[in-house]
Amino acid sequence: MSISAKTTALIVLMGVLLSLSAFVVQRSIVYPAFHEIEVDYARNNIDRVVRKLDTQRQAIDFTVYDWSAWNDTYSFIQSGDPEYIESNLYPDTFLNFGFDVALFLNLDGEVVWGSVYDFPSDGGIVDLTAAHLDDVVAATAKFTGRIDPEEDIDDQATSGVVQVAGIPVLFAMRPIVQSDGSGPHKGYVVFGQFLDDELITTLSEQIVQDFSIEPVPENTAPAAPDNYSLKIIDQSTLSASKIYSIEGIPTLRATAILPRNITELGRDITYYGIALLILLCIALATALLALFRWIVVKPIMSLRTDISSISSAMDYSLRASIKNNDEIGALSREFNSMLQMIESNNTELLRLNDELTSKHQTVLEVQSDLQAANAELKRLSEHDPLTGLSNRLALEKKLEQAWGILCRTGDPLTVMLVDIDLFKLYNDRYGHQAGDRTLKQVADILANAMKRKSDMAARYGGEEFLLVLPGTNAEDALSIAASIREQVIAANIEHDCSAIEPFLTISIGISSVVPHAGLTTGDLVRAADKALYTVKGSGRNNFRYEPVDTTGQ
Ligand SMILES: Nc1nc2c(ncn2[C@@H]2O[C@H](COP(=O)(O)OP(=O)(O)OP(=O)(O)O)[C@@H](O)[C@H]2O)c(=O)[nH]1
Repeated sequence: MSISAKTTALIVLMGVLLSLSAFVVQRSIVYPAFHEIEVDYARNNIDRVVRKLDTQRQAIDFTVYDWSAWNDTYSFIQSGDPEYIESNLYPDTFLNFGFDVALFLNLDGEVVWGSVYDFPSDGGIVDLTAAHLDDVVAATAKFTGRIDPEEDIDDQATSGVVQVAGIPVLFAMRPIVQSDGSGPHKGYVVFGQFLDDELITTLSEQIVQDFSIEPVPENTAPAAPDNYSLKIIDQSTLSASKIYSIEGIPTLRATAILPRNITELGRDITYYGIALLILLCIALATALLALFRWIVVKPIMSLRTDISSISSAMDYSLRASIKNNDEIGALSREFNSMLQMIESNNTELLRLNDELTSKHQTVLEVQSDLQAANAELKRLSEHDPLTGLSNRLALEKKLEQAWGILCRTGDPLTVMLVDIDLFKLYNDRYGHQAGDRTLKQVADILANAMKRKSDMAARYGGEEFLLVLPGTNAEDALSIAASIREQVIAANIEHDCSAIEPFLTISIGISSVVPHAGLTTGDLVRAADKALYTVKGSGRNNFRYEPVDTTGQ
């Protein structure tokens, strides 16, 4: 796996791990934080709803306060004078003060005067007094017990919610006292509002928050300050509920349906954040890879190309290029140092090789000289120094060698003993040195007469020569002997004290045999010697053939 591939895998792995980490952090920290904000937001909103309901209750209570601490009301509750009602409590008064129920109760909780209206949104007035007055009186009269006349005038109040014809009525009640707040109180004033859909819609518009209400039984556990009920409806909405208590008594449950904008925002931020992070990782990985290729891979590939060129050319005088002053540059310098060392070693090796070659040449020359000397020694050991012909030692070897070969081939072996006639007289007449030159002259004639490579002319001793002719039969030998004799005569070497001719002559004894067991070279030479002896005895200057004596076998 290449460095690039490994680095790519590492960066991708890091990117994936980073994205996963970011995702986990987003899901476990950021997203819950948004959820917490949303919960706070929901609580604030449902708190606003409850506060709005309480504000509504307070508004009714303020109105009740005005009407209950008023001398006219104080007189009315005692006298029941209809003038008070006609002057003050016509339907528009209800509409202006924003309540639907008005009750004036005596100290026994019995209604002195009361009316119940409904004000639909089309501007009409529906008088519900006949239908619901008794219900309202029955529901509210029992609250008179909550009012303590001994309390300060400001605290002599109660309020609550009662159900009339299935509709909750928010009411406030105060005792009727004189305008200066003095008593004793003579009855109770009750004003109330239908918490119907129309009013709830109006309140919702005022606080810009839709909500609904439902009555709760009185024995419902009092709501703790943070007793909220939050319920996730679906991905985009949740419901927040809170019990609205009046004087510590649970009365209504207000519920608001809220959009989960914040959670959605958190989720979107999480997803967009992760997507952005992944894009950043990809961009960063791409940039890192490009940078890595530029800083690391490219110089390494360049160094590799240099190394490849140098090793294929085997030219260690070349150097890798150093492009950066970093670790790869240091590697290139180390490589160049190694090349320098190899080059130095090569130079030294070449010098040593030259020296070795020179010594080898010397050895070869010495060897050649030795071979020449050996050859010369061999030649000297096998040749006669005066005539240049083979000596007696070489002759013996030749005879034995030829005898062995011809024993197997069945061809004849011929020898000739050549002796210069009356050579003593020649020496005496012309001197020993002249005798030497003549010996050499005759030897040359004999050597030239040896036509085959296997023939040999040897100095047998003194002025006597032995010619060895393997494969030559007697007939051919006689012809050769005649030719040699004539050549010596033709040489016309003066020998004026010879009794034969006035020039030098020779005598030749010839013998030939097919070598075989029972005979030796000695037998053959002896036969030739016998022939020579016969020639010498019969006047010299001639040649003769003598067969080998095989009678002694
Ligand atoms: N100059 C010279 N003479 C040699 C050499 N070797 C032998 N001689 C002489 O050759 C002569 C041989 O003489 P002999 O054996 O008596 O025979 P010859 O005089 O040739 O008589 P025949 O052989 O019977 O014809 C001797 O005088 C030797 O000194 C040599 O190397 N150089």
